[in-house]
Amino acid sequence: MPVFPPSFQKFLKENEIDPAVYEIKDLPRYIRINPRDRNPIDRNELELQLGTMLYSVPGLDGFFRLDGKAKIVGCQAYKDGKIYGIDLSSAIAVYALDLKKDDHVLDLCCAPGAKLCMISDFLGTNGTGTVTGVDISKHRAATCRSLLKKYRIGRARLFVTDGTTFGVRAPSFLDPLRQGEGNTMRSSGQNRLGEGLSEDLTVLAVDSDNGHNSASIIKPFWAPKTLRNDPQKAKDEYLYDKVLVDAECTHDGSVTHILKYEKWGWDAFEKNFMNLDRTESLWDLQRQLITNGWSLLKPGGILVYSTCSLSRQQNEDVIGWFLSKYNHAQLEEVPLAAQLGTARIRRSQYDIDLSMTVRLDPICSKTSGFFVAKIRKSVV
Ligand SMILES: C[S@@+](CC[C@H](N)C(=O)[O-])C[C@H]1O[C@@H](n2cnc3c(N)ncnc32)[C@H](O)[C@@H]1O
Repeated sequence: MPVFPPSFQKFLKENEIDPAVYEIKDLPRYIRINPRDRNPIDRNELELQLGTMLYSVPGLDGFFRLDGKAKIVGCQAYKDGKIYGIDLSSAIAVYALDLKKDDHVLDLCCAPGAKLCMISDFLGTNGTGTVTGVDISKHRAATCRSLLKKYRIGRARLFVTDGTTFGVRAPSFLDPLRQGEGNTMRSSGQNRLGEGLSEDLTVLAVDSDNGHNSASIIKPFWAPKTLRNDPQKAKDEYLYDKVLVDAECTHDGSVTHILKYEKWGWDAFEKNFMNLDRTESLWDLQRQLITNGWSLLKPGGILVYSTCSLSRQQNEDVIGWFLSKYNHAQLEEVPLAAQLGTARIRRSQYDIDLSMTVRLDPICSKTSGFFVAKIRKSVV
């Protein structure tokens, strides 16, 4: 086992994290087939390219488990945008959103974008659903934009801004399509991605009769034409159907990431992750992100909160605090998690039953460390 710095040992102890999770080295990898690929690759050919067998994952179409040593990035199918890598734990978080083809989805910490791509896969190409990604980091959002282009994902827009204050509602621009009027998807909803680039964050003044007091719209960092020109109406009917808050965290559940610091040096790790100011502000940030995500969610909608941390404070305590504050928030079962094997949920500081939240880790579920809570906003 690596010799961790004292601050990390303390962190593991305080959060009841078994250091043995960092000893598991043979975790499988996972890929998803890009459903927008016009010439889908034959499974045998893909196995040949990856040099390993593919095993289907029950309940997740087009999702495969493969040997942990397989090199995904080097293979031609990856370079050609036919497949992408995503851990099963992340897929569980996306699956928990229970996506329907006409859903408008908000992904509040979206970059680099594996989950956003998968959300888009679930929305498919026949509906009017959209995904709105938000990230505070411009360079990470740029990576996300590259993924959107590579995998030919339309009906997705990106904003570079703070997810704790983001207030743009779901697009109304595709309303005529929802109502079966006017344009076909080809002429309006599925512009070629190249048309959509919009790099700056200029605020455009517009005349607004939509109840938006500020009479201004925020220009997305990236959007196809249809979504770029969305008037950003502020009525409640434009709240989002689903919200993913894949919150910024200490990343301690990402075993491969943590172990990289054996090479990079633990000093950098302590500075980046274990700085007390940073961890305390993280807990605040996570609470603010989930609160803002909740304010943008429709009654009846689903919010999924997830982190790649195994810490109690960033998981159970955030959800316990949240449920104690919002009466209309109800936990629901996270689908597919049961078939994996999950770790024990920690007792939060709040006296609330959290047994429907899920902890995945390398020992129990043979995935990266991950926490998922699925919360429904009840209709009052
Ligand atoms: C765990 S990563 C998200 C991973 C992403 N969902 C995916 O599947 O690739 C957390 C992200 O939150 C972003 N972030 C941090 N603070 C933020 C804030 N205040 N508002 C929005 N995004 C933030 C970080 O830049 C980082 O990209």
